[in-house]
Amino acid sequence: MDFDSDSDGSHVSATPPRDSFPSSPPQLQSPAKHVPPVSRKMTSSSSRSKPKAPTHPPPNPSQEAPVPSPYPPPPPPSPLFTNLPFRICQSQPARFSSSVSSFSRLCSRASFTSVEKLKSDGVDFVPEPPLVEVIAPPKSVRRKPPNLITDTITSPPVKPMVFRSNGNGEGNFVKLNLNGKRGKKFPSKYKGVSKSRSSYSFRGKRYKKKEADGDGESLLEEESDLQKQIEDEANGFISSVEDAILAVKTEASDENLTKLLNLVYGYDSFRDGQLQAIKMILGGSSTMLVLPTGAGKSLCYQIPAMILPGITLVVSPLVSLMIDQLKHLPSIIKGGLLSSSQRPEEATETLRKLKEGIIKVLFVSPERLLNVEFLSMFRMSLSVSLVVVDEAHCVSEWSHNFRPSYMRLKASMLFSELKAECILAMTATATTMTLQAVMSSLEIPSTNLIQKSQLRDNFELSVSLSGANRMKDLLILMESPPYKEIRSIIVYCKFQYETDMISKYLRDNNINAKGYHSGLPAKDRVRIQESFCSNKIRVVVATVAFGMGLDKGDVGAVIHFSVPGSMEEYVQEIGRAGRDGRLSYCHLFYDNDTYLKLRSLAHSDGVDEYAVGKFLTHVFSTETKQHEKICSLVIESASQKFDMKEEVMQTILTHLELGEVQYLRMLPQLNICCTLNFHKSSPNTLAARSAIVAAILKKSHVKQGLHVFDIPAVASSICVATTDVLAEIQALKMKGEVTYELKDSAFCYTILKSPKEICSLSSHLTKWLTEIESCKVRKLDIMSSAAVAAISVSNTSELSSGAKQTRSLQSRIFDYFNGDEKCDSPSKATQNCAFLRADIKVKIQEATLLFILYCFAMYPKNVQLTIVCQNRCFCRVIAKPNSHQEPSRE
Ligand SMILES: Nc1ncnc2c1ncn2[C@@H]1O[C@H](COP(=O)(O)OP(=O)(O)OP(=O)(O)O)[C@@H](O)[C@H]1O
Repeated sequence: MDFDSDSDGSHVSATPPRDSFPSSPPQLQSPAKHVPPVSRKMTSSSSRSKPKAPTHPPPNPSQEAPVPSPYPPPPPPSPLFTNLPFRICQSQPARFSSSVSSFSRLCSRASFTSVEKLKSDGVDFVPEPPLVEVIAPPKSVRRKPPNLITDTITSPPVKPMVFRSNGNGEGNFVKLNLNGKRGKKFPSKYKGVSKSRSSYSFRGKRYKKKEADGDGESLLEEESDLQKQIEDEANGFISSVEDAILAVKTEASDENLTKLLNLVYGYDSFRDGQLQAIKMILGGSSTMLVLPTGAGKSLCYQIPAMILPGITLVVSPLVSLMIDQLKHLPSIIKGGLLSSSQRPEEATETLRKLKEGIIKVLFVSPERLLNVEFLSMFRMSLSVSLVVVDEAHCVSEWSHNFRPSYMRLKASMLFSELKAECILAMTATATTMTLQAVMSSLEIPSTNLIQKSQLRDNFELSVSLSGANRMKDLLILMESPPYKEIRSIIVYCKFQYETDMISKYLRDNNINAKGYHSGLPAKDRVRIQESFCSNKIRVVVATVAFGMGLDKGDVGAVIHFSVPGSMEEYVQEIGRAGRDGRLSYCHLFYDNDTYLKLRSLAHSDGVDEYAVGKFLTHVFSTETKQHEKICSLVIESASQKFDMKEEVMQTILTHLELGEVQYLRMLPQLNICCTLNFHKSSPNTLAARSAIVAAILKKSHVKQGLHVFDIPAVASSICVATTDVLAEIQALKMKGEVTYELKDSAFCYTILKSPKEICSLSSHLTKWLTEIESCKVRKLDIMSSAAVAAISVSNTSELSSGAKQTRSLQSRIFDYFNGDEKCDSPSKATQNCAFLRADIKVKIQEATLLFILYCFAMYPKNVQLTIVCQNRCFCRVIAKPNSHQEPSRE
């Protein structure tokens, strides 16, 4: 088996689950005969049509309220068109009208911003956009964005002058003037306003007319009048926002907050959970916020960021997500970004802006946040009002997307090192158990949990059984209403090769589709996302790598070509549809074989004590014990050597740093092998001026005139940080003295203490890792079981197939996220044939390993055994004497 599944940071276990899978395995009929029970609506326009009539009458307050269902009501029954392979449903009304905001956002994505340009060039860091023009929206335009989950607060009669992200994606360029000096900081900026697009074209017309009239002077007067008017409007807006901010500072009332919301964002009211979260934060209470995808979590830290005096730090797991969030900050909030993959001079520029108070919201990776220098800078000169932990489920190893670096985010550290006043943890998908872990780590009291439904109510969910003809089934689905009329669709699949194969198949059938996976060059990925957002590509066939931070409002459907790895993954991925609030369609093709393959694959990825022991022995080898020596572990080669995924190695290293005993200190991850080319001055001349260059010359070997060296080795030799070495060569490059290339991404660390016994440590770590892996397998089982249940429910009761499946999946999702499902506990699995098959595979692999170990034991000590794994079933055992001779036996 040679899969190229995209990593989502998961690694899976060798322990099969023991309960909660349906008592009968997915005993499903032959896929070839099965017609996917997809119920659909007919749409009338080329894009998605707006639903016509409300499905659920508004509640009558005079009547006694029924016991509320925990899940949203299902879509209406569907009339059947029996000649089609799918059942077609009546359209369901949207819960709110088309989103102007989403549309403007969409437009903003169409333009190729500098941010995206940099991304496409493979640069992770985005320099701050310049302080540029501010385009005042025409007075007559008053956006009435939809409110997905509207709170009860009515907005005061304010006349908003919307000043949000300005349509070209470079929203965060206006300095926030919180010191009460109205407009004084801004005049120079607003000079540019008269040259803004709208006024420019207006001016052009006038020039022509007046020139023809020979009326030059009055024309100039009018020009300056116009400019003044725009300046006044801009200043008026700033002062209105300042007034609104002052009002909230004085009294954080619903009315004052709504007025600020209306002024800055143009929204009339808060959505469910937003106001409550904002008020808690402003009151200084750390808060855990669980809102569905696209429900507006970002606003819950953006508004406090305008009010609170200090900096708001937003910790995000992915650089691409940070870039996206930065881009979508309202223009009134100045933002910045720091990540460990930045170039030193970019980081220096952001740090300068931070110190000067220009940046109000800083997006930061957890690695960067925990960097010693970064922490000391904050300790010394900056005040942090709020730390936002975005995608907070990553803190917990029991979540679907555990990030070892998130483990390092502890309230104790955030409060003591950063002097943070308050923490806001946000997620869309967390089980009760994950929430408990996150809240305990971030010391958020249980009373401060704001949790709304994990799922929006504008989805029609369906599942069909599929098999060998899955591609054909997909095509039939996409050629049937409503899918055939949907403008933007995401198809999720598990493996990279599938994205190419399926997208080609769809293209061959005249469907405008493109494949997307993490193996594509960064430039291509950005281009595909861009084209999708600007509707140049209709369908993106992607792995899990696509969609984080994607805020395309009009994605009308999400199709799962295979069963997702967990409920969380499913909810996250379907959450990319219908962000504009319109009814959207989510279909899952369930294929029993794929499920078993995924399960078996998950098992074979598990770690064993032997590999962990080998890894630990390497980490604590004698040469690494030198005091303050910077050690490194090249990820790719280590992964092969120890047969471990990158995430597993990182998890172990993080545990060695943060566990009960601190054995090591993690340093920033970097490409450690540098090839340096001197251009202007001679190496010796530069070495005479710089201790770092001298150390480089000492520690490097010359290959074809180029100096090749190991950055940690150079840094260790003169007791400086690896970042200092990088900064030095970067500075030389800027002066034109050198050029250089970096390769070999590595974990870097220094050893503080060696364990007394590697054996017991590896046994302890293996047990913990196995539990984590076991949890992952169980999550897959639960997802699979929900899909199977939805398939079987479609044949029963009086509701339409689509409505039944929607309800069935909604109820499973609700139970999963709100029950106390213990994913890590050993389960009493129903041992059915399918499981047994998967388990037997694992047992065979374990037996093979035992056999190999036996071989090792049997060979005399002077014979070295090399085991080359050819695939998951076969391996070569090469025995050779402990010398450099050729293999003697295979
Ligand atoms: N009160 C509101 N009224 C109307 N629209 C809103 C409101 N609050 C936020 N929005 C809009 O909802 C959309 C989604 O917001 P946001 O990106 O913050 O969601 P999210 O919860 O962070 O989603 P995800 O979990 O997918 O990142 C944005 O376009 C945002 O402008």
